Amino acid sequence: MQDFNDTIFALSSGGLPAGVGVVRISGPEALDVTNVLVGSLPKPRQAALKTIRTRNGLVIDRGLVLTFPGPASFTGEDSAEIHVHGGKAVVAMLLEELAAFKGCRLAEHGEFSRRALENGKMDLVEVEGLADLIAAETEMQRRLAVEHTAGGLSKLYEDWTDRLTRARALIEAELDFADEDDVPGSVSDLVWADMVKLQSELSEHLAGADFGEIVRDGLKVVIAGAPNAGKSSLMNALARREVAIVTEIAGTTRDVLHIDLNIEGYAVKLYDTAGLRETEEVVEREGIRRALKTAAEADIILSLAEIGTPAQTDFPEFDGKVIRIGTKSDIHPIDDGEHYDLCMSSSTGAGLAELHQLLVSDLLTRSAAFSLALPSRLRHRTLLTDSLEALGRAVTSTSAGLDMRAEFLRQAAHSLGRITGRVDVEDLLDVIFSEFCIGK
Ligand SMILES: Nc1nc2c(ncn2[C@@H]2O[C@H](COP(=O)(O)OP(=O)(O)OP(=O)(O)O)[C@@H](O)[C@H]2O)c(=O)[nH]1
Ligand SMILES: [K+]
Ligand SMILES: [Mg+2]
Repeated sequence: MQDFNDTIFALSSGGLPAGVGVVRISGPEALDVTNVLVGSLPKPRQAALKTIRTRNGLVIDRGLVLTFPGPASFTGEDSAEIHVHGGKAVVAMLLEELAAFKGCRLAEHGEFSRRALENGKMDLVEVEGLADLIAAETEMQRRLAVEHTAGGLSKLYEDWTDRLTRARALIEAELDFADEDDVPGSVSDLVWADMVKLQSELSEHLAGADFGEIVRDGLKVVIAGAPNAGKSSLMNALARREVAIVTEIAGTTRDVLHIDLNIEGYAVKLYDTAGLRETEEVVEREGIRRALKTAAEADIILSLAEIGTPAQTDFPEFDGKVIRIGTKSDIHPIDDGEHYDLCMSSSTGAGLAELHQLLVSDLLTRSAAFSLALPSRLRHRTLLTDSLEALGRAVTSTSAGLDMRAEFLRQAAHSLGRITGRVDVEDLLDVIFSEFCIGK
């Protein structure tokens, strides 16, 4: 566990050298330490140009200094920023000087955000959104992350938690008055009607988890098919570079190769795999095992076959969408569309635009039903599923006692509370913050 009495600091801007290097300081000593380095503090939240010196009076650099007295800061603690020129030696000297102050140390991964969480500045979903925002490479990843950091999802979960808590309170009140004859039964009816409604809202939301995970992690598209179908050639054509080895020898590809594509702002992960066939050759067999494992985890399989041969449509443990692609249309007459969804040639580029379009419309179809207030992590999915199950038990256990049903409602609220981190999440924090960079 980290020590919150420490004052932490880190270079929060990117790799050096750079135009500017922003060093962030947070904790009880942040303002004092900054004061020593820059002579006098500027007004809170106002930038001032200062000379930054070591305690021996040596000039480190000149730069902008800002202070954010707590709790009105990112972390909720007293914080400061020193903007120096982004030279390696400049930043190194400043960090070294900071480390020499008593109670000051370099921040760990995500420690600024962790303090913000501990001080109630952000909840867990917002913190995860922030990590995603920093990692976002495509427009849709950015939009999803912004939705999460801005509290869109948290608001939804908190409203639901409140509804569950209110329902429980009403039911418990009814339990307390159960002996008295004049309590109308209709309160309970209203509560359960609302819980049934909540059940369908929750399951609708949970149905968006698949798409949320696709937006965050990328649509997994796997190229599969017989040896020499032209899989690696297609991979190279889509990557516009020679990622995979292409030869006329059947069984060239063994390892699973992967590239990232950006299609209409969506992240797409494209995998090239070993050609599927019966073989005794040890290395090729392992390649095929990996190919089938990758295919099983795909969102979409591009099943390639040289025009004139059948495209495989069934893959073990895969029930997603298969697009049948006839290859080498430059040397074969194009099929009438019965055997393939699309014919193409990596040599001439024919059909590549149609393939791109097929992927675009697949993504648009998947996205059509959803706003971007989507669950996007396995953690969300698991807890939402738990919550929905408990709610289901509360709603359907009509023969159980009201106290039992109220307990199920409490469990449903508890699982939702774990998503935003309102309750009982100490065990999750190390995992969540380990994916952050230092300085955030
Ligand atoms: N004429 C023509 N030849 C192609 C085309 N695409 C691939 N080839 C040729 O087909 C052969 C096999 O291509 P690859 O891309 O290695 O096929 P693969 O499916 O990856 O093969 P394995 O990795 O061995 O399973 C090579 O000689 C390619 O040059 C195409 O569109 N037209
Ligand atoms: K080949
Ligand atoms: Mg290959």
